[in-house]
Amino acid sequence: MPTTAPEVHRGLAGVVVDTTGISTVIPETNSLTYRGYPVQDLAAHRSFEEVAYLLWHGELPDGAQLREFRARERALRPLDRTTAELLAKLPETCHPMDVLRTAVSFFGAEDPTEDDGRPASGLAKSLTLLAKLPTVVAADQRRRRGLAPIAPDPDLGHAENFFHMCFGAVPAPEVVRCFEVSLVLYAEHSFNASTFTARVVTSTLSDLYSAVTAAIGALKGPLHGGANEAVMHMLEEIGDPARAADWLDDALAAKRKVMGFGHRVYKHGDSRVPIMQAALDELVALAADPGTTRLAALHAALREAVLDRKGIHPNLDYPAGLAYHLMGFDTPVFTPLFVMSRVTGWTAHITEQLAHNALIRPLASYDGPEQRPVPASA
Ligand SMILES: CC(=O)SCCNC(=O)CCNC(=O)[C@H](O)C(C)(C)COP(=O)(O)OP(=O)(O)OC[C@H]1O[C@@H](n2cnc3c(N)ncnc32)[C@H](O)[C@@H]1OP(=O)(O)O
Ligand SMILES: O=C([O-])CC(=O)C(=O)O
Repeated sequence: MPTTAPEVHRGLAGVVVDTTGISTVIPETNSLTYRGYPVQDLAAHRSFEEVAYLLWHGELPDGAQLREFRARERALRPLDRTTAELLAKLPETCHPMDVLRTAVSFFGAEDPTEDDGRPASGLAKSLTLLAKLPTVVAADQRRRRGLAPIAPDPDLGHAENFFHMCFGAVPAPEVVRCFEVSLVLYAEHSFNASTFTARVVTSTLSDLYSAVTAAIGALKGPLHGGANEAVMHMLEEIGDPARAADWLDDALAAKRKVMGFGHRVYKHGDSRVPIMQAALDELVALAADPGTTRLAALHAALREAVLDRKGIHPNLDYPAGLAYHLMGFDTPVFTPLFVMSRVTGWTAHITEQLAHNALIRPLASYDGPEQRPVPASA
């Protein structure tokens, strides 16, 4: 019996699958709010810890709440010996995102309350991840450089402590601030692919660590978070500002995607880019060396060329990728830096999904072979 083929929404483009009270992206006005607050105001005036609290609790913390939150985060930073030894045994050929994914999976295996879906225990687990993931990322980068890990310093704020664990020193306040701005901007972005992944896993009533492990897998891909790393590889491949336009023409002719450009939701520019670009410009001015000036010129030349040839704007990964390079991080660590921030958004969504859960299970339009008899085996 002939039936009308259902409308297919490949990639779920334009499909509204649920409500959320955590953040909203309004492409028409180029705005993004977390719990109602414009992200540019949060980036300018609030710390990443305050933004994490806002995403999880729905309101910014008062002084006492922030002091308590900070104290808890600082106490949770160290890794236990078993975790540290397990991570140190992973092959150095694996990507730092694989290390992070394994770490979260292992935290889940170690946590006896893993299957407890209560919001309070979800928040405790979320804070544990917020506190411990930077320790994992820093130790992994140092191991790959042949260096011993540096223990977290409870006297330092979240961003400062991360630099301390990576490099044994805290850089100029402008550098720390630029990093903190990137953490605030990366924290949350509605139903992006990795957050949606976390919500799909949660919708089966699976545990928080499983959802975050899956989300890390989704973020790793170069069409999503992996693009910040890919931006740096691309800039290195181009090498010279004078080559940007010709490189782009060749890349487009070969149907390559230009990393750090385009967006599923924003078609006229990513609301976060001007803030991140301004922070990046400060880093460039601070460095004031010919190598940095040249990289910044190449970055600007490619941005102009992409806009000119394709009318496509950069997304957050474009300025963030170069900023992370200038801060001294190794390129494969860029997407783990994104995870350190986005874990706040993922876990806020996990809590929200559990509060109004419906199993996420879409339909598909079948286009395989007609029903046929199974042939006798040979
Ligand atoms: C934090 C984040 O996750 S932001 C996203 C990070 N990802 C990237 O930077 C990777 C590069 N960008 C892309 O691949 C895409 O822009 C995506 C995946 C982010 C969004 O893609 P979609 O919404 O599915 O748009 P789609 O890929 O269909 O692009 C529409 C058109 O613009 C073109 N286009 C979009 N982005 C790019 C790009 N970066 N380079 C070249 N062309 C592009 C497509 O080729 C397509 O052209 P066509 O209509 O002639 O075929
Ligand atoms: O929203 C998206 O599709 C991707 C993105 O920018 C993000 O996750 O920050």
